[in-house]
Amino acid sequence: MSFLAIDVGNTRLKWALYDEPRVGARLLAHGAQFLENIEKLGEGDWSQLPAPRWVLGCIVAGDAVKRRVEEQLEIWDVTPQWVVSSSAEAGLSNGYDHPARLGSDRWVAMIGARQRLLGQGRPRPCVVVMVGTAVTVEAIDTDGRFLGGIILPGHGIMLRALESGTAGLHVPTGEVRDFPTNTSDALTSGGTFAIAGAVQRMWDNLRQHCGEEPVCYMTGGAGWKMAPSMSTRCELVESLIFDGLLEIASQRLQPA
Ligand SMILES: Nc1ncnc2c1ncn2[C@@H]1O[C@H](COP(=O)(O)OP(=O)(O)O)[C@@H](O)[C@H]1O
Ligand SMILES: CC(C)(COP(=O)(O)O)[C@@H](O)C(=O)NCCC(=O)O
Ligand SMILES: [K+]
Repeated sequence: MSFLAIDVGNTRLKWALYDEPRVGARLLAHGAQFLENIEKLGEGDWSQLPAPRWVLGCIVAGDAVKRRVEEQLEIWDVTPQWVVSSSAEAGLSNGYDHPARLGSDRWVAMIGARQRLLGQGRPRPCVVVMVGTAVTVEAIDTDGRFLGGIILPGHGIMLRALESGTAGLHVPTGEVRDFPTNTSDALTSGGTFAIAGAVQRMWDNLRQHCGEEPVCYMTGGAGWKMAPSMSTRCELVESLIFDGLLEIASQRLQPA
């Protein structure tokens, strides 16, 4: 039973087709499309695929985008299911004041992270970093309780905010430097250090809270850009959201 996993963020739709809806399934095909190009999926990338039997996704991009995605999915005889963050799922409990208001991408990535962590040995505290349009940094304790997390602007939003709020900051992308000596490097390094510093702070908070060094996983379209500049040891796992969607699918398939 083939399984299509979809992750719709504020910049891009990412998708992955698996041969089965279970952890460890074989990846048959995958891709990404900017939101402005969603209309190309049905007659483009997706037209080549075998019809999925089950479509499960997370979406934070709003209802108009959701309708456009669902329109493309009409090439197949399948109704997509969208994950809603809940108070508990797949071994994770949700400490958010209003669990359903937590971005479903954050929830699904944490489920993927928790599963990966348990697969690697004994339970430990875990920090989950997602570097997309926005950046999120989540804290999960040893027992699998999501304690809370932070949201900050991603690289692009930080730069655009500075460009629009000043007269002299319209410059090309620079390099990350310890001690930047030009405007381009100062901006690029500033954004990178803001994210790395936020992760360090959350890692410290969680270590303090749990009395043990957390594991840190990082994902998202711009994760690879951040990886060389992290001050905490962080494993880059591109597939964290898809891993989470597979885990949720596996668990939902099991008879109660
Ligand atoms: N090939 C790429 N095309 C566009 N953006 C990319 C690419 N690789 C990395 N990025 C960066 O990743 C960010 C988007 O990541 P993504 O995880 O798709 O975000 P979202 O989940 O919010 O849609 C962009 O802001 C951009 O900085
Ligand atoms: C924080 C987010 C904007 C991140 O979106 P992304 O960068 O993945 O496009 C998204 O998860 C969201 O809209 N969350 C809802 C609010 C919350 O999680 O508290
Ligand atoms: K995302």
